Amino acid sequence: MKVLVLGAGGIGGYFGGRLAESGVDVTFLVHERRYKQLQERGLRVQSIHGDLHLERPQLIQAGEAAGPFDVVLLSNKAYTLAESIDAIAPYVGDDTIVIPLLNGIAHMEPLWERFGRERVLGGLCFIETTLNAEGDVVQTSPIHEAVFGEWEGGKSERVERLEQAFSKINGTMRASNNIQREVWHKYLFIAMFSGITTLMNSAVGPIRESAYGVELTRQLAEEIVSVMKALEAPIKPDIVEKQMEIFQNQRPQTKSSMLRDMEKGLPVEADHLQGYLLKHAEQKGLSTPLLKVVYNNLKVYEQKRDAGK
Ligand SMILES: NC(=O)C1=CN([C@@H]2O[C@H](COP(=O)(O)OP(=O)(O)OC[C@H]3O[C@@H](n4cnc5c(N)ncnc54)[C@H](OP(=O)(O)O)[C@@H]3O)[C@@H](O)[C@H]2O)C=CC1
Ligand SMILES: CC(C)(CO)C(=O)C(=O)O
Repeated sequence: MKVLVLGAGGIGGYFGGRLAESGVDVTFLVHERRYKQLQERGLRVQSIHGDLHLERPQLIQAGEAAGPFDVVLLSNKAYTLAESIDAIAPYVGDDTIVIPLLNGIAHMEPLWERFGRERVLGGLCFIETTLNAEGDVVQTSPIHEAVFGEWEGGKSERVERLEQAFSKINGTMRASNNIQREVWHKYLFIAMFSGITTLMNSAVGPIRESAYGVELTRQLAEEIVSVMKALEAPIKPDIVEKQMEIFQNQRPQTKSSMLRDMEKGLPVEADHLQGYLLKHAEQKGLSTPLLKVVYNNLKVYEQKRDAGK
């Protein structure tokens, strides 16, 4: 099984590294700076599940001859989606399967448009990972799970083949019978979790202990669910309770990747996550005041970042 991983950041570096460690033939498609860094240092993962050092990861830059690949794992941020689609296009053949691991849902449409619905599976991941100053992947909490499946549901022969090929990794890469629902549920969680942690500028512990932290988090979840319902997303009726349970069960020091990115002064996926929901809330005439505050906070951050402040 030949796998191309677009990006070797927190997610791509982790799951790509774990796949390579388990014996899967993995190539990373990376930008020039990352290419040089990985050539010099190798791919290093520091993880509570065991460290990993691939001395010579297989690397390419966009346009280099390579492949054909059975699978392309997309692990870019949403704000480089258009460029990333162009970069993987030459490596997506008739039988190649594209699996996006991005948070959110807005990336699905452009992927379907470019590659056809039959080549694109649904995907998501639960993990807390980031790159340190040296470019090493640092993975910090117990969960390290990626999920994928046929968008229209059920388990196909190709998905079972993938699950089998990925079954030896240190971590979980599992197939889902209902990936659409799982992607929407993860979207709900991350829009809420990244929203509240960036708004409060805090890991989850102090938010839960503050006077209105839990109440506001629930209000945000309910506003998001109202939009998702208006979009006829296949979410479960009791999903707010379930997501609040997950929120309550996070380790106190857990942060969203969006908050970590803000702490490093990096761009954020505000339009992709909260902005997409707000756009639809406005079209449907829904009132989502807290979601608006969350989004506005992120847009102020972006403005200041663009102005170098
Ligand atoms: N980190 C986490 O804990 C989690 C993240 N997610 C989601 O996963 C996605 C990826 O996040 P994360 O891994 O943290 O992001 P990172 O910023 O750590 O990694 C993205 C990587 O993709 C590379 N990249 C982007 N576009 C291209 C391209 N066109 N060609 C080559 N390389 C490219 C970037 O390279 P360069 O920097 O060189 O430009 C970067 O190394 C996001 O949607 C995020 O919301 C989901 C669950 C948890
Ligand atoms: C909340 C978390 C860590 C769960 O995977 C995540 O998806 C993110 O921060 O992007």
